[in-house]
Amino acid sequence: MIQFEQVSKVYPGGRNALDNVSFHVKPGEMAFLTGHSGAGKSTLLKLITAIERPTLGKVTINGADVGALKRQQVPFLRRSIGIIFQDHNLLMDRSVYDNVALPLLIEGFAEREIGMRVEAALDMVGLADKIAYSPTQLSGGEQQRVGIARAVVARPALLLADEPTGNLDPKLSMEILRLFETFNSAGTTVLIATHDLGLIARMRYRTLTLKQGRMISADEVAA
Ligand SMILES: Nc1ncnc2c1ncn2[C@@H]1O[C@H](COP(=O)(O)OP(=O)(O)OP(=O)(O)O)[C@@H](O)[C@H]1O
Repeated sequence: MIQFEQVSKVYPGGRNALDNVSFHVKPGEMAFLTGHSGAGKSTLLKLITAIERPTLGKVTINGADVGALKRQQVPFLRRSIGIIFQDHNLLMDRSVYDNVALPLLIEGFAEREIGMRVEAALDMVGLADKIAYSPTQLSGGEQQRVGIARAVVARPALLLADEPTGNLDPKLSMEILRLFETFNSAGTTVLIATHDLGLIARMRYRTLTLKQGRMISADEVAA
């Protein structure tokens, strides 16, 4: 699902943000991506979503060679990826419904189909009763779950999360991770970038570790 082959990324005027990185996340796998601030986690996620292109090496996502994609092909790649941000990037002047519906509106889905899918996604994250609320009326944990509903509403094959529990306490963080596990059990590939080593230690998933742009471990967790 995610394949990096000897990938390096050098930003203009910068040093190597990623240095000869190789790893493979298989379809249906759930894995963590970790490393200190500046280690290259965000850059790695940007290469997966074609926000950035590799300077050297090859990035293959869901069969597509990201470095070789034409501009007009990028939206097709992004359709297969759901992204969750630390600060959830919700539209605060729109309802929960509108926020979750957004990816489907962009896709041109019919209104009836949008309604059904938004309800199903909110149900999965336990917020069916908050559909008409404004995000401003929700707690931080609930806002994050709206962000997750929006990321999964188009049923992506791959779910990426960038510090999804950064602003949450340990109990809420665990709840969010349990949600990721639910989507993973249903077949979605999940990659979660996080600083939270405590959280990783409590879960038995593979951890990809970056240090100053190099992948220092990509081991399988022993069964
Ligand atoms: N657009 C850019 N232009 C130049 N250098 C950049 C750019 N984006 C990131 N970098 C540099 O690349 C390196 C890796 O940054 P990156 O944001 O990928 O790290 P990170 O592990 O996500 O850090 P954090 O956890 O703090 O978000 C850093 O040295 C950073 O300064």
